[in-house]
Amino acid sequence: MRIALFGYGKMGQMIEQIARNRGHEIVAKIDENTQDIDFNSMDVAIDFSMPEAAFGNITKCFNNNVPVISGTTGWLDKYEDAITLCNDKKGAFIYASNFSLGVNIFFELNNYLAKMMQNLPEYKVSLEEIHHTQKLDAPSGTAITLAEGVIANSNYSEWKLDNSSDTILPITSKRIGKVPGTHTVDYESVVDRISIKHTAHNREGFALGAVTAAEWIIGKSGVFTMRDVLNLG
Ligand SMILES: NC(=O)c1ccc[n+]([C@@H]2O[C@H](COP(=O)([O-])OP(=O)(O)OC[C@H]3O[C@@H](n4cnc5c(N)ncnc54)[C@H](O)[C@@H]3O)[C@@H](O)[C@H]2O)c1
Ligand SMILES: O=C(O)C1=N[C@H](C(=O)O)CCC1
Repeated sequence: MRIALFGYGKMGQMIEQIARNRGHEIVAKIDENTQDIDFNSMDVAIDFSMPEAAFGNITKCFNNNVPVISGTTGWLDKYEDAITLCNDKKGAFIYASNFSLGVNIFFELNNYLAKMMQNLPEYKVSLEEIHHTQKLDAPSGTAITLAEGVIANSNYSEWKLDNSSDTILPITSKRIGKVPGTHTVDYESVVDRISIKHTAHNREGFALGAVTAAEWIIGKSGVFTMRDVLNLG
């Protein structure tokens, strides 16, 4: 495949490494200073840019009939607009807050545990995410996906940063050193604590998942998720 990278930072550079190892060609490395983009040169675009840039990058891809994989987080207020535009343009699109296989299995585990715990109000739920000090958004997109999974299977109605109540699910965000991404979901009672945790050791899992999604989307039309790519039902 001929891959265009929208964003050539930590993730863009890791994706380049994984993609080349899988025999793909990187035909463009696009950043905020790029003026001219040859959309005819690419088979697929992979966007790991910045919250304020993602929707514009995705829109350009739809308008130029290029399938797009977006891993950028912090722009979900525009996600429904992206879906509408993709469908209007008969495009192909996958967004994932986290593309790693391990985290997508963790998402399923989180939903399963939430369902088991939904009639046990003695357990209070909280989420913690830890990332490197260069991360711009908080909470992480992964933590938001985890929170949405708990909310869908419990009496919690919303999530908030550092705020809790019987209906507000608290998320704590920590920024430490070069941490690639650690996510913990805690169920705490006066008797005990049940915790599930995912620890990323590096960015390879994120990048491999994004390249796998790019390979999967070729020839398809529509809006998909990593559950479709990983065939998680
Ligand atoms: N979904 C996942 O699996 C996953 C994994 C890791 C990171 N992320 C997300 O990916 C994004 C990027 O993470 P990162 O660690 O690579 O950040 P980074 O800061 O290292 O890289 C971002 C790059 O985007 C570039 N950029 C800025 N404006 C741009 C524009 N308009 N068009 C194209 N590029 C532009 C910057 O020059 C920078 O090099 C963040 O939102 C992060 O949360 C997602
Ligand atoms: O390094 C980052 O930034 C990450 N962002 C994603 C998120 O916001 O969940 C995925 C984990 C790493």
